[in-house]
Amino acid sequence: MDRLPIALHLSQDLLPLSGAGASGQGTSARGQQPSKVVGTGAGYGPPLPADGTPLSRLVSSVLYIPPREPTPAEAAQGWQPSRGGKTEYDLVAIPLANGNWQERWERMCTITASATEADLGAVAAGLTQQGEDQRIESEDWRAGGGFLRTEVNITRSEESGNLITFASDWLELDSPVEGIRFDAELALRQEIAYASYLSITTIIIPPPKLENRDFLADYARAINGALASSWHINISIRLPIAEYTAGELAARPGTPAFAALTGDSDRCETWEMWNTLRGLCGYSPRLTLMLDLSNPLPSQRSLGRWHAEPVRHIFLPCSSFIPNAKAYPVLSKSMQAFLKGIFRFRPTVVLSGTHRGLHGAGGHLAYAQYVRFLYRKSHELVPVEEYAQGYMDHLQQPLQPLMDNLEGETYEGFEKDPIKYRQYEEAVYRALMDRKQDSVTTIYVVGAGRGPLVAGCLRAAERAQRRISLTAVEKNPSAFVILQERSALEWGSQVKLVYSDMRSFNPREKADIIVSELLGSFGDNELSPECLDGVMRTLKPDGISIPASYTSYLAPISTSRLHSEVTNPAVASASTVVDAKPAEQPYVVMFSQFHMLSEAGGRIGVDKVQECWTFDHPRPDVVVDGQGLPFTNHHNARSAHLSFHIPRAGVCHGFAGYFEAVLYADVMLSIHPERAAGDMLSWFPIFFPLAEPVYLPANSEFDVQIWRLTDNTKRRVWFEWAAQTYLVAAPPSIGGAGAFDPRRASIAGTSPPGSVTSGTFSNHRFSGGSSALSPSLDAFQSAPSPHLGASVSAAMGVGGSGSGEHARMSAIVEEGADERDAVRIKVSQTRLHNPGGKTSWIGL
Ligand SMILES: C[S@@+](CC[C@H](N)C(=O)[O-])C[C@H]1O[C@@H](n2cnc3c(N)ncnc32)[C@H](O)[C@@H]1O
Repeated sequence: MDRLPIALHLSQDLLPLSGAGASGQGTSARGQQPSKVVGTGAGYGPPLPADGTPLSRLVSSVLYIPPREPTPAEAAQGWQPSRGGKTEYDLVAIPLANGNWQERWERMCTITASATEADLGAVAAGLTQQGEDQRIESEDWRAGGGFLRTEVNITRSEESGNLITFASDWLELDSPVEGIRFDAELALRQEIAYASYLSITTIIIPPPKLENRDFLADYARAINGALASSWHINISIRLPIAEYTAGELAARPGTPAFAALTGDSDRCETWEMWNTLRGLCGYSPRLTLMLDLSNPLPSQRSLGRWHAEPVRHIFLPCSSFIPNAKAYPVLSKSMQAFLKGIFRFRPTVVLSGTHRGLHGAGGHLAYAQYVRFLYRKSHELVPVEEYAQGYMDHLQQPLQPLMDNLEGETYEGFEKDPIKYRQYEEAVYRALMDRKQDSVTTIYVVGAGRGPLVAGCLRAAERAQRRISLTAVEKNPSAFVILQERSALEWGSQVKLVYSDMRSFNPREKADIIVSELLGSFGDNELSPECLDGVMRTLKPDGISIPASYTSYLAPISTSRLHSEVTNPAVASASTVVDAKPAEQPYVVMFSQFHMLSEAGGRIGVDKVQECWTFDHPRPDVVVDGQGLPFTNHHNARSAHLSFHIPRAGVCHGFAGYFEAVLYADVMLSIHPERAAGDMLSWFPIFFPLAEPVYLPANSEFDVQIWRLTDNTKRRVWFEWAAQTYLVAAPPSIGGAGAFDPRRASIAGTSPPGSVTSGTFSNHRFSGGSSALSPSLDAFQSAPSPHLGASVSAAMGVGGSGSGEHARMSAIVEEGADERDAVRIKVSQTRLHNPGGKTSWIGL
């Protein structure tokens, strides 16, 4: 387990006086005396005191315990010298610049912004010399001025190694005053340039203000410019996890009165600001979050969305701790649960105010010790998490075991799965038990790989006390060598080996049971349907296939990390970019930093994770030729039209796909997130990304279409996907609408799904046509998200393709008029991804 990085926040009053760096002037707030300057350092830069600068000495005193000789009294008791070592802290967090800088900036910049017109007129007319001097000073600075040495807390890069630095917290990039905004941006650029010069890698920036949200775009533009001004610096926005009104805070957090006032409301205002900001900054991977936990946590339900965000730092003031029975500082249950989730991403925790003595016991180190204790507790991983540690949020190309021959390492990975082979053995055992005791059962294991399912069949037969005739078929020549090895050393004549593609395997005898494992993360995406179609002619008419069926599932998710990975070219250096991974192909990925946006229920009572389609084997209805092979592959095309209930505002970056397989009777394999056994290692979920993130307002409905398509001539299978967002509102008073049938409501912008494939194969939550009402938003009665408080149109435009104007917004309205009366107003849609399988396909 890696050590959780913990930083101690030191406010300005705890820092050495500015300008004390190397000249020996001033004393530190902790009373350290300036050092004597010796030599000239390494010959570069200004001379360096032998025992470091006041700042570096202060940092050292926070991070290290010096070695110590025992006092005479201790020595008399036999104490050994202590060797010293690390403290609980790994880093120190300080402001980059100090009050002198703020004073000068205010003198230079706020004069022009806040002066009355008369003042400015007087200055312009040269009536006051002082005003004129200030104007010249400001213009000089705007032309490219920098810091004075007395304005910064850090003066040399030797000091910056263990530091997290805060940009000035008075920078108002979203000020309603235009002049202040522009000058604050110049100041920010100056701070970033200086931090960059000092080789500081991350700078923490004060957040936009809720009351200035009309200027959020100005703030975002300034941040985007700051990111572009340095190619390596990371910007972390210090964002409060929730904002409360003065009235709410007056009711005192933690009291029933406070709970009654705040209730279960979704405090998503600060997240909404973040979502706008990072959207306008193009999901830069260098833009991250410092979540400030100074305010009380909102309800558990609104916290999940932060798990999908790039939270790199947590700001945790001591005032957020509560005393336990022995007066030690601890955190509330809800805070513990939240941190436990966030600790998976190993953020740096910045503790603040530890010297204030807010808690009676434990001293100033008790806070860090407690955080470390929580981190250790949160790291008790289940086996699948342990195994997946190195793969978390790592995008992988899905395997193509039909077109490619798998590597030995890949087989080894499969074979570590503690659940899969146990389930297969159980399925074969149960199938054998259902057969006559004196019969000999012919079993073909097709796609045998290195033989774990063959071994499972042998064990099952022994357990069931049934005789079997077992054949293993494999087309990978290297895996076939291992099968021969196992046959020679373990199985002997019990197992016949056939080196063949199962689609051209021609045994003399037909099988009672065909066992295969050709399943992908989405069930059919490794072409199990096509392979099994090709081998079913070798199964007796009453024979069985293990698996008997498999079903694919989908859910919309938020995962800004994967979105930036898919859409942002990784910057290798200032002049080199690495190719972005396209957003038009599915990936296999163990999701870690993600959040599922859908919930069960809603207006039409849908599932959180929804079923797309199922494949059954064997399938008697397939039209086959003289050799028993299907004429075409069209019977394996599928389409699903799903409608998800989105209770809380969020931003969708794509879909998580899962599968569930019935092996035999009730013996299952499942990676369905609500039903999986949890320890299966063979399959991570699949991810269908969206090229553009889609903003989903609270209480919206998100319709998703996904297709599995096939093309006989090119012998390929591929997936296409698209989605639309709808607001749901009470019906207009015009009345007269017919009874609402979700299956009759139209999916705006897409052709009726029935025309894509036969209805028997499709899962259509909304299919068929219905008449559209007039495109008006009059029916829309409640603001779907708090952010809409400012302006409905602005929020709708964020992150999605909603139009900017409330009244004139082009919207497609669907009607309904039963007990779930509603009209659906379409507010955005994605493009069709991977049309014609142009970017990604699976070869037959
Ligand atoms: C996912 S692996 C499973 C291997 C093994 N059964 C196991 O469970 O560990 C699928 C195996 O099927 C083989 N395979 C895929 N398509 C095949 C085909 N058309 N004919 C024969 N073998 C095939 C692959 O080479 C691979 O060894």
